[in-house]
Amino acid sequence: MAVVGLSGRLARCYCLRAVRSSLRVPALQLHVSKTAMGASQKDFESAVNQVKLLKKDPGNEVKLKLYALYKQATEGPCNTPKPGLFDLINKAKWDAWNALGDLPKETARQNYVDLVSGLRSSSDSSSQVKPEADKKQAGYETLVITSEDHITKIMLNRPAKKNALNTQMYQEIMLALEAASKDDSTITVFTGSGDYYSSGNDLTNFTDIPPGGVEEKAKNGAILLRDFVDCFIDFPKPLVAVVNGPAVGISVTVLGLFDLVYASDRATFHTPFSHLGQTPEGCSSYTFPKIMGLAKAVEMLIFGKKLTAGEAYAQGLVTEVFPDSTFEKEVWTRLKAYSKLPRNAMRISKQIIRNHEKEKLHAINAEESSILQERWLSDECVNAVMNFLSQKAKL
Ligand SMILES: CCCCC/C=C/CC(=O)SCCNC(=O)CCNC(=O)[C@H](O)C(C)(C)COP(=O)(O)OP(=O)(O)OC[C@H]1O[C@@H](n2cnc3c(N)ncnc32)[C@H](O)[C@@H]1OP(=O)(O)O
Repeated sequence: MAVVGLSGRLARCYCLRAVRSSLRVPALQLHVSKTAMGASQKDFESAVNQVKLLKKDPGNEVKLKLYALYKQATEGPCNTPKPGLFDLINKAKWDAWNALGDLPKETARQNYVDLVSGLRSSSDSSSQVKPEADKKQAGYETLVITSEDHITKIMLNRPAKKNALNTQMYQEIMLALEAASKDDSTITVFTGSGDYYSSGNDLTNFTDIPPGGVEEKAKNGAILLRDFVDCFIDFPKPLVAVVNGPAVGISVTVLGLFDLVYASDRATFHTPFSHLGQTPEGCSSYTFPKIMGLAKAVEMLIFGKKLTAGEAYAQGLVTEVFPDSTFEKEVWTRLKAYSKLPRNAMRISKQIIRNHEKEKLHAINAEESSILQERWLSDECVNAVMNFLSQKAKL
């Protein structure tokens, strides 16, 4: 019965992967214990029933293997005619069964029981709730990174400094994005700890002057900025910002490279570049006019107009605004549902949407970084930063 169910589900899954997977069946078969021979018919029937109760779909490859072992255990070696080339599903099943050759029925029965037992224990252990400490990824000092429900969450974690981005945080974010691009999550989320999303570039970054002097400092800063923004341009999975509070500077500009921006109604969006003697970065000189139109982009990027969450939504920078009291609950419920969507479809859709602009964005990033390298050496910038550092100026 279980195999009928499995094959029914398999038949509905018209994917070529099943065919490819079936080719690997003989190799995988080696994993199955061949020493513990002698499963009884009762053990076998019980295993057939247990397959129906698995909490996790074992995937097509394993389903094909189960199918083949079941057929071998109940009917012996495959001697039915090979399905036609275009009957993909039945051909994959036939291939899997046929690959078992003359494997004795008893061995097939035992291998089936062993395979189901392995599936049950891995399904049970993966469904156990992990303690919070286990979910947190080690090795980051300025970020808290957790992976759960197919979501990798990158939380900026310098709340005492309003999550200002110091050099270490830029570097850790790049590492975290690299890791998230390769992990098994479907979406990646940025958020801030404490009352701020982020206060932007840490202005004390300007104080640590290397032996090569301020020129070297500016050059290194431009390289770091360019590499940092490149990671956002190239990030392959859906990228979501959960803007829990005010956002300033570079934490605002890179939002133009995100795929979803959810904001609490407490959030504000502020890019005080001129006040700091600086110029736009994060590709905002291109993305902001495109998103909100030239007039509104100029008001933000040149005149430093601070937007409320509602205004940012009206300008198209924010996808949706939520009341602060229900923000976390509503947003995470939504994201958990989205994270269950097929990973590859989302990744490929992002590629189609974003790829034709990538080259342009890299060029704009390079240009913005190089202009900032000059700006950081200007009196306007040096004075503004000195002003903040000496008086803790509130912008
Ligand atoms: C590789 C280089 C890439 C460079 C890319 C360039 C990016 C450009 C930008 O990002 S421009 C934006 C820069 N950011 C700012 O100008 C914000 C400056 N901060 C403020 O204006 C205020 O701190 C505030 C409005 C964010 C918050 O004000 P509030 O009164 O609520 O809190 P405090 O000022 O007391 O801040 C608490 C402590 O946090 C420190 N802090 C806050 N922001 C920054 C910052 N950006 N850089 C460094 N430090 C910051 C602040 O100094 C307080 O520290 P203290 O408790 O030790 O005094």
